[in-house]
Amino acid sequence: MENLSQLKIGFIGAGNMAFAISQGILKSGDIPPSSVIVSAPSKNNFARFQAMGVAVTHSNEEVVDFSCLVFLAVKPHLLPTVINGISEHITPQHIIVSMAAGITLATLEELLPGGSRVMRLMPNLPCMLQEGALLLACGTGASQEVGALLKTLLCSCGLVEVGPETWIDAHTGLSGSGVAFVYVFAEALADGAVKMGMPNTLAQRIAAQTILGAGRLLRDGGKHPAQLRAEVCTPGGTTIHGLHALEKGGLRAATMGAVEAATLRASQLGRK
Ligand SMILES: NC(=O)C1=CN([C@@H]2O[C@H](COP(=O)(O)OP(=O)(O)OC[C@H]3O[C@@H](n4cnc5c(N)ncnc54)[C@H](O)[C@@H]3O)[C@@H](O)[C@H]2O)C=CC1
Ligand SMILES: O=C(O)[C@@H]1CCC=N1
Repeated sequence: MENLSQLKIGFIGAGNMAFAISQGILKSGDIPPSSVIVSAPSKNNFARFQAMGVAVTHSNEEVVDFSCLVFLAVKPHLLPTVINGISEHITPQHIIVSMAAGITLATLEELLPGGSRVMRLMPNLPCMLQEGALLLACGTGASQEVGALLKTLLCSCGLVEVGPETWIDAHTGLSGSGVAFVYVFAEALADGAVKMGMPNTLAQRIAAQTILGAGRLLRDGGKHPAQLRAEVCTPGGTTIHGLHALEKGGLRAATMGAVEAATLRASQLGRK
């Protein structure tokens, strides 16, 4: 099995997610930048990879030839064309990891050479700060050992869970897309303070810190969110009045609906 420190890693697609994961991996210090390569048709996105010391190329085949572990980091609709272009270069030694929303392991296995070691990954943007939430699912050709290797590598990007593929679309709604839902909440939180007279930049900074602090306490404090919420609510106080306004606005239903809609869209993207 591949040794982490000697692993050669390639990204096909040089966009936001390839950048976030490569940053997370390189920050761990386990992988030198010289072991990483990234490809894209245009050089528009190359500068931030080059700044990390990562090699760049316009050739997807070159990425496959260089790497043992290949992340497919293009938009879902481009996957068939991209895989078609690299298929002849894929060997049984390669580990292919798709992060494309919706695209199933069955589709990937159909597109790739028979017996390929393939996995699905659903990451999110905070991988770049090593605070991502990632879910991995193994294809039929990927052994538990391969799953364990990937998990070890990706731990530098944040929380990594390995689970059945049936969870991936829900994880996409919860966390891949969920990051954007939190940003909308952050904007709205700050806008509320702006409405009440606070300068915008200060309100944005305080909203960000409020979400970070609440998130860390929730993740690390070992308490259920309902318990933490109760600890903030003084009877007859400010918080319960604010919460009443949130409930009247349907925040919970809207949030559940957002996760549901994103999950359903992911499974729709996966339908052929
Ligand atoms: N952005 C996010 O927060 C998340 C994205 N994803 C998934 O990650 C994948 C990539 O998404 P983003 O990074 O956001 O997209 P992006 O648009 O930022 O990056 C896509 C990259 O692919 C490149 N590309 C286009 N055609 C190509 C080709 N034929 N060969 C090689 N590269 C090509 C583009 O030049 C660009 O660099 C998608 O499948 C998406 O579903 C998953 C989780 C979160
Ligand atoms: O919006 C999308 O389709 C991608 C997948 C999860 C986050 N961004």
